[in-house]
Amino acid sequence: MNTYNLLESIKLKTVYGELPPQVKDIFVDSRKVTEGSIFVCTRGYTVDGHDFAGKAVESGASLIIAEKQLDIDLEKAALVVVKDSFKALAQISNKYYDYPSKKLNVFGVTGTNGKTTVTNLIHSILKRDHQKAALSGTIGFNLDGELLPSENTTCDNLTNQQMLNTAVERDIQNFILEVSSHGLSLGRLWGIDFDVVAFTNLSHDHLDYHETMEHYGYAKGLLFSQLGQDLETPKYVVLNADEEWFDRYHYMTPHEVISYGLESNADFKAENIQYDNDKTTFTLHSPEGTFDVEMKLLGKFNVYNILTAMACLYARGMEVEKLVEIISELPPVSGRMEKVEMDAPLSVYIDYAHTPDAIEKAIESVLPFKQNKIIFLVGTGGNRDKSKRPTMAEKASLADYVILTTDDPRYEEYDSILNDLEKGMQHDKYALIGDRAEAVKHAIEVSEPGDIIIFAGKGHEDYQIIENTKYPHSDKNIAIEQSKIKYVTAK
Ligand SMILES: CC(=O)N[C@H]1[C@@H](OP(=O)(O)OP(=O)(O)OC[C@H]2O[C@@H](n3ccc(=O)[nH]c3=O)[C@H](O)[C@@H]2O)O[C@H](CO)[C@@H](O)[C@@H]1O[C@H](C)C(=O)N[C@@H](C)C(=O)N[C@H](CCC(=O)O)C(=O)O
Ligand SMILES: Nc1ncnc2c1ncn2[C@@H]1O[C@H](COP(=O)(O)OP(=O)(O)OP(=O)(O)O)[C@@H](O)[C@H]1O
Repeated sequence: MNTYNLLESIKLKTVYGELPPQVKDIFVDSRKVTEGSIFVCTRGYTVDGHDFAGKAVESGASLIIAEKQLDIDLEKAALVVVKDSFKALAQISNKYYDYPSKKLNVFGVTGTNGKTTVTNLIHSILKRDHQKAALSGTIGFNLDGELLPSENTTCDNLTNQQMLNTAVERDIQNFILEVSSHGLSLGRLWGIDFDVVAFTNLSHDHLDYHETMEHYGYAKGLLFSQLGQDLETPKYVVLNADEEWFDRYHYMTPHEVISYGLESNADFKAENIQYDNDKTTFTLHSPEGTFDVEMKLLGKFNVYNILTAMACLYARGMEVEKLVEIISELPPVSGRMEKVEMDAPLSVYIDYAHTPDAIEKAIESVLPFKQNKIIFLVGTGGNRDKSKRPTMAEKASLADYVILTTDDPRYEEYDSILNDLEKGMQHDKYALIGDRAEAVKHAIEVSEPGDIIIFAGKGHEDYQIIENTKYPHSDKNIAIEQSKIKYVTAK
C-alpha cells in the first residue's frame, strides 16, 4: 500500500529518514515482522515495544512508528514519530484493511457476565439460519468454522482489523465481538463500526484495573457512546431494563434502544419461567407477539442471555417466531452450566462463574430442582482482583458444601488465595484445597446420590496457568474419572 496515503490522516508527525513508497504489512510484535513492513511501537505493561524497534529493522521493517526519536539505522528504515502510537495504529490498521467493519454486520456484547454466552448464542442462531458468521472472544476466534486461539477476550486493534478483513475476504457477513472493559479502555476497538451493541449486566470484577464501579461502568459505556452520531445508517443498542445502568447508557447514544428484562417493562420480557435440570421454559412477550419458549440452557441468568441474543437478532431483522424455533434446538454453551454426562447418580455442571454475581446466579439456577446437597467448587486467579475474593466465598455459601480452591494461581501462593476467599465464608461446611485437581476429586469423594455439583471458574478452559506456564487441566475429565472410582467400581 502507498505509504503517503496510509499516513495521510495523521496530522502531527515528524518523519526521520526517507519514507518507503510502499509498505507490505503492519506489525506490533517485532518477532513477527517481515520484509518491507511497518512496525508500530506500543507501550506494554511488561515491556515497551519501543525497545524492539532495532530488532524490527533487522527483520526487515522499512518504517517504524513510535512516540519518541529512536536510535535506529535510518538507511534501512524511516522513523515516524507521532503523539500516540495506539491511535496511530488504529488509524493505519483500519485504513490498511480498507475499513472492513463498514462492510459487515458487526455485533458487540459487553457486560460483566454473559458476554461469551450471548455472543455464542448469536453466532449459533445465525449459523442455524444458514448465515455465515465469525466470532471473537474468550474462547478464541471462530471464522465460520475455522477456530483460532486468542490471548484476550477482546484482542488488540491490529488483530481485530485483520480478523474483520478475513471475514470480508471470505464473504462472512456477520461478525460478533465479545467486548471487554479492558478492550474498551485500551482502545482495542477503535475504528470498529458496530451495527448492534448490547449490554448484559454490571457487577464487581476487574477493580484492580478500574478501581471503582463508577469507572468500570463508564468504561463499558464507551461501547454505546462510540456508536457515534451518524444517524444515516440505523444502529441499535440492546439494554437490560432491570439493570441500574440502563438510564445512563440510554442517554449515551442517539441510536434506538431495544430493551429486555424479567422485572421491568421491556420490549423483550420473559414471564412464567419454569426451571428444570436439563431445560428452561418461559412465556416471551415481544414486539411481534407472545410466544412459548423452551431452551436447553439452564437458570435465570440464561433467560437474560437468550433475551439479549434475541433482541440483537431482531434488531438485524430476524423474525421472533423464527428465533423461538431455532432456540429450542440450541445446545448449552461450552462450559456455561454445561451438564456433564456421567455414570453416577449425581447432577454435575461445569461453569465459568468467577465473579460474586455469577456465583450467586449459578447456584440459584439449580435451587429449583435441588433434592439433596449442592456442592459448589470455586477458585479464583492469582495476581488479579483480590477485593472480590471474600464476596465470592460469601455468595458460594449459598451452597450446602463449598470447596475453595484456585483457578490460575499464576505466581501467587495457594494459601494467600485461599485465606482471602475464606474470609467471606458464611458457614463452616467447606474445605480449603489449593491444588485444583485434588479439590475436584474431593467434591466427588464427599458427594452422595442425588447431589448436585457445580465446578465453577474454569468453564471451557482445558489448562491451568501456574507461574507463567499453562498445564493441561480439565475439571470435567477429573470428575468423570473420580466418579468411576467412587460409583461405578463400587457397584
Ligand atoms: C495487561 C494487559 O492488558 N496486557 C495485554 C498487553 O500485554 P503487555 O502490555 O504485557 O504487552 P507486552 O508484552 O508488555 O508488550 C508490549 C509491546 O511490545 C511488543 N513486543 C514485545 C516483546 C518482543 O520481543 N517484541 C515486541 O515487539 C508487543 O508485541 C507489544 O506490542 O498486550 C497483549 C497483546 O495485545 C495482551 O495479550 C495482554 O493481555 C494480557 C494477556 C491480559 O491478561 N490482559 C487482561 C488484563 C485483559 O485484557 N483482559 C480482558 C478482559 C477479560 C475478562 O473480561 O475477563 C481481555 O479482553 O482479555
Ligand atoms: N447474564 C448473566 N448474569 C449473571 N451471571 C451470568 C450471566 N451469564 C453467565 N453468567 C455466569 O457467568 C459465567 C461466565 O459466563 P460468560 O462466559 O458468558 O461471561 P463473560 O462475560 O464472557 O465472562 P468473561 O469475560 O470472564 O469470559 C457463567 O458460567 C455463569 O456462571
